[in-house]
Amino acid sequence: MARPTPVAVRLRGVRATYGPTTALREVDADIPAHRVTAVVGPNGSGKSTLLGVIAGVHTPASGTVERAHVERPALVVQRSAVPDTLPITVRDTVTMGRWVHRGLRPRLSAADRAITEECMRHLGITGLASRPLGSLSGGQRQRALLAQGLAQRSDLLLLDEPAAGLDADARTAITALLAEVSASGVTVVHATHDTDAASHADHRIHVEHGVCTV
Ligand SMILES: Nc1ncnc2c1ncn2[C@@H]1O[C@H](COP(=O)(O)OP(=O)(O)OP(=O)(O)O)[C@@H](O)[C@H]1O
Repeated sequence: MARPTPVAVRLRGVRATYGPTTALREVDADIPAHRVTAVVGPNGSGKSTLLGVIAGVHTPASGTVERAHVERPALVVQRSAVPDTLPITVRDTVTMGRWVHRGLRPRLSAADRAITEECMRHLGITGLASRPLGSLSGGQRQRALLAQGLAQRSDLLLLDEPAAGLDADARTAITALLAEVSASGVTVVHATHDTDAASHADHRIHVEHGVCTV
C-alpha cells in the first residue's frame, strides 16, 4: 500500500490581516513535502499573503502554522518588489542567497561562491553576472531572483509568480526547473496565474477572497 505523502507545512484556522483588511480567512491547508504546490487565484485573492505566512514573514492574526522543515524557508519575491535603482549586480543578487549560511564568517567561502556560480549557470544568466540588476529586462531579473532563491539551498522554496512576464519557452523551463528541484527533495510552493504551470504541479491550492480550497 502506498504511504501517504508527509506534510511539510500545516496551516490551521489561519487568518491574516493588514490593519483593517483581512487577506486570509480561516485557512486550513497541508503542503505536501518534496512536491510542487501551485497557489492559484485572481489578483488580490491572498496568494502572496499565503506565501508570506508559510515563509514566516507574515505573522497570522490567529491560527497556527507548523513547519516540518529544519531550514529557513527561501522566499523569492515578485520582481516588481525589487526597486530598479538598487545598485547591485546580478552576481551580488545571487550571492545574497548565501548570506543566511555565512553566519559570523566575515566572507563567503569558496563553496558559497561555487554555489552562486552554479545557480547562475542553472538559470542561464552567467553572461549577465556583472550587469546591474536594474539594467536587465523583466524576465532576466526574474531569473536572477530565482537563482538567488535556489542559492539558499533551503528545503522549502517559496516563489511568488516566478514565471510572470516570461515568454513561453522560459515558462516551460521554469516549470521543469521546479519539478527538478522538488525531485531533489525540496518542497516547492509557487503562486501563479499560469494555468499550464498550475496543471503541472503535484498539488493545487485555490485562493478566492482569502478563502483557500484544495
Ligand atoms: N501591504 C498591504 N497593505 C494593505 N493591504 C494589503 C497589503 N498587501 C496586500 N494587501 C491586501 O490583501 C489582499 C490580498 O493581497 P495579496 O497580495 O496576498 O493577493 P495576491 O493574490 O497575491 O494578488 P496578486 O495576484 O495581484 O499578486 C488584497 O486585498 C490586498 O489589497
